Amino acid sequence: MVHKSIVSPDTLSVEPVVRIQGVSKVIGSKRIIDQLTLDIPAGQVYGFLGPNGAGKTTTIRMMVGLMSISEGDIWINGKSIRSNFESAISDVGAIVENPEMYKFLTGYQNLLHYARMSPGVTKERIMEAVHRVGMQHRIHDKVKTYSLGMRQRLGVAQAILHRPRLLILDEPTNGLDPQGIRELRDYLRELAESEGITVFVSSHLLSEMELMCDTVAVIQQGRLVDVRSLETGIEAEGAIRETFFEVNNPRLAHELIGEGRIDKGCLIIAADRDKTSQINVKLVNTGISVYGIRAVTRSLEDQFLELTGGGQID
Ligand SMILES: Nc1ncnc2c1ncn2[C@@H]1O[C@H](COP(=O)(O)OP(=O)(O)OP(=O)(O)O)[C@@H](O)[C@H]1O
Repeated sequence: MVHKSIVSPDTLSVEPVVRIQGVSKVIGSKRIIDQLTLDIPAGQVYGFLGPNGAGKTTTIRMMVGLMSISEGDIWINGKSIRSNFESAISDVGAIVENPEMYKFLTGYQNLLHYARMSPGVTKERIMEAVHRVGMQHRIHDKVKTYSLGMRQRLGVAQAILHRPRLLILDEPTNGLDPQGIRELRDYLRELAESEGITVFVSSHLLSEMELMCDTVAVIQQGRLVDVRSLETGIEAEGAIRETFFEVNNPRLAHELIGEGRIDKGCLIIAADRDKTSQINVKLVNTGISVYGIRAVTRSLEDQFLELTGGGQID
């Protein structure tokens, strides 16, 4: 079971790796991004979730300087993309479009070629990056023999060669099978933990975000609609949780407790752990048989659908 809570962006960290402040993108008469404000704290795998056309790619393009910012600004490690671009971008590794690779060279030769353009990247660093993405066994094979997932790993290795503080991946799960998605999740986590890289990853699929991310920002029609932390195992503040009490006499139990609803032999009550325990004691002490207790937290998907008014998510 996955528990979630609603958190405000400014409670996440005092020193975000990325600060997006009042950013808008206007093309012609169209406001594609509207006053986007978001802090991305260090060390997280941070998700950027929204339906097709919500503005994820546009935001990412502005973050890496591929598109101008109409209003507001973006700071990477405190450095402004608008006024200090070279310095800001030096802390970023990104895969926005498909990474350029020479298919008839090996993965290693591709990295070596790229490293020549990045001052200070040694052969040791290349092999370190290769290990980080788990490509050490195939790195001397030609890229044309790689699966999509392997090409992507090579792209990530290339993007982190210069030890960026932030790695940005636009829809990295596109085209991957479930196994590939699990592997991506594992090595992104490893990167966040071992290199202290903050990973910013976009997707239009909730299920993938739930697997991969610590926090998810939800964007719709160019506007930020929510920021949520995804916590596992711990009951998060604000999570909506219902407890199902399977009892021999649901009607009597309902009268006794004085709240909740009855469905399929169960009394269902919005209750946290303490309240669940108290209700159980009360039921048992009154002679009601409790056959089972089950706590259910509403999924991010349910909550997301509510937020976006049942809008399209996939
Ligand atoms: N150069 C442009 N001129 C006009 N409209 C644009 C331009 N680039 C993007 N848009 C529009 O801006 C909106 C956001 O597009 P964007 O590609 O950022 O969305 P997205 O969330 O990345 O969606 P997807 O998952 O489909 O890529 C869309 O309605 C798109 O048609």
